[in-house]
Amino acid sequence: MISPARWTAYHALVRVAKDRAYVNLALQQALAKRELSDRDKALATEIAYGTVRRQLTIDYLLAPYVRRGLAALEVEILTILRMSVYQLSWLSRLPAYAVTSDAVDMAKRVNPRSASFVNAVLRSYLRDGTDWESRIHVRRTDRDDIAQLSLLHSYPRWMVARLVAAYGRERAEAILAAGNRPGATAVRVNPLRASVESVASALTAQGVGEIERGALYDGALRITGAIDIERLDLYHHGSLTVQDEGAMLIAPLLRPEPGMRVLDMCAAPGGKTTQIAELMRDTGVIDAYDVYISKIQTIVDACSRLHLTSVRARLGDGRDVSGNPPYDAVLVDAPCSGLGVMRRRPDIRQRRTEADVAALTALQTDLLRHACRIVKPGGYVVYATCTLLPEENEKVVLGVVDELQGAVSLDDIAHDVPAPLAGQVAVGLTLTPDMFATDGFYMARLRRN
Ligand SMILES: C[S@@+](CC[C@H](N)C(=O)[O-])C[C@H]1O[C@@H](n2cnc3c(N)ncnc32)[C@H](O)[C@@H]1O
Repeated sequence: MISPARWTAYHALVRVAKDRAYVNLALQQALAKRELSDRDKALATEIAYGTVRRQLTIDYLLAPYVRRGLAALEVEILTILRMSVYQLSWLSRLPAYAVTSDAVDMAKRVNPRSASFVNAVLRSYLRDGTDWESRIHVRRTDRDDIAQLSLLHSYPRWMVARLVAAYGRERAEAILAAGNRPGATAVRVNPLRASVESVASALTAQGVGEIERGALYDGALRITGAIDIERLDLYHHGSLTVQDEGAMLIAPLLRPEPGMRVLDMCAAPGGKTTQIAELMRDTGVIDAYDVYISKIQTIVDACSRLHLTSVRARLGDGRDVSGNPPYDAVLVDAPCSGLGVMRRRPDIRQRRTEADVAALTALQTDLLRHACRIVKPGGYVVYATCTLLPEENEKVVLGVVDELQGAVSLDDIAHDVPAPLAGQVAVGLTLTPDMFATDGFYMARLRRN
């Protein structure tokens, strides 16, 4: 019998490869169709995420064993080979015979004529040794440095080149390596419903693994170990929100005060909207816009779970929001290339192209420019992304400040970020995943003159 964990991972991975599905959603759907033990769920997740994360390196390792080229293979067969190589080379605790025999059985189900091919490829691969790093070292001597980093850490060449250009080789490599380490789960405690201490002890009582206070945000807890937060009563009662700790640093930059009128221009699924509402003690008004109708419900659901009533979820393009009357503060949490969140969204490596960056930069600039026009004099506009490219971050901010000719100024946020980060503030702050094991974010604040 094929292991349920492998079969589930296979179904998710085929959808990612064939339909360009997001790996987190494809996996969620694949898991929902089957009754898996917690252990099998964890293994299915590890295989699905790991195979997507390491695809570039896996394909390099597989290529010599497939004479007609990987592109000529059926997607289903290529998927079986990729996930098997991932297990053989990265999850060495799994017995190789179980990996190969499940691979052959999966191939028999998918296309019986391919079973002997899958068997032959994996046997040859095993015969040559499964230590992937030494194989890469043997074959990589003729490659340039960017290509080597790309292969070693499994990121497309253009991403590596841009990160090296922005951060230098050493720091870029630390960022790439950090992006391959799956992140701990972080939760933000809802101060209107619970205290950090009460949530920490309730989580401990549930036996959910190791819990520690956040390193950067007072209301944060980090949980190590596999845990399905959405199954907990604490979650349903609105005591907490799952959110990366780095993301929690952005909403406070608005300096939210009770009674303010705030615009969140790009709000779904509402992680920062709800944090603003909590910081304003659920008074005043937050207009939470998103351009996709399918996403508006996520904001509504988050608010209702957290018992927040000050948020108005609105369908619309942030560039068209009326500033009459002007807002006290505006958050532009702009759509971006996502290079900061690849720990949790490994498919960004395959999904994003270099051409996306230019299109995103134009949209980000339009959103930020409009935000600056509809905030009141003296009001703050916070600009944030979850990417690490200066083109989408500092350059957008400086471009808008320059274009608006004195109407807005860059504001110093050194006193509004956690002390260990104050020294890192320049044109805003870039928090990279290698610094505090958070996702990567950029944040900056402008003030309307
Ligand atoms: C980075 S996400 C926002 C995350 C959200 N602020 C949070 O903390 O949960 C960017 C969002 O912008 C939305 N978006 C994209 N283009 C937009 C536009 N022109 N106007 C408003 N929202 C837009 C996307 O649908 C996406 O939900």
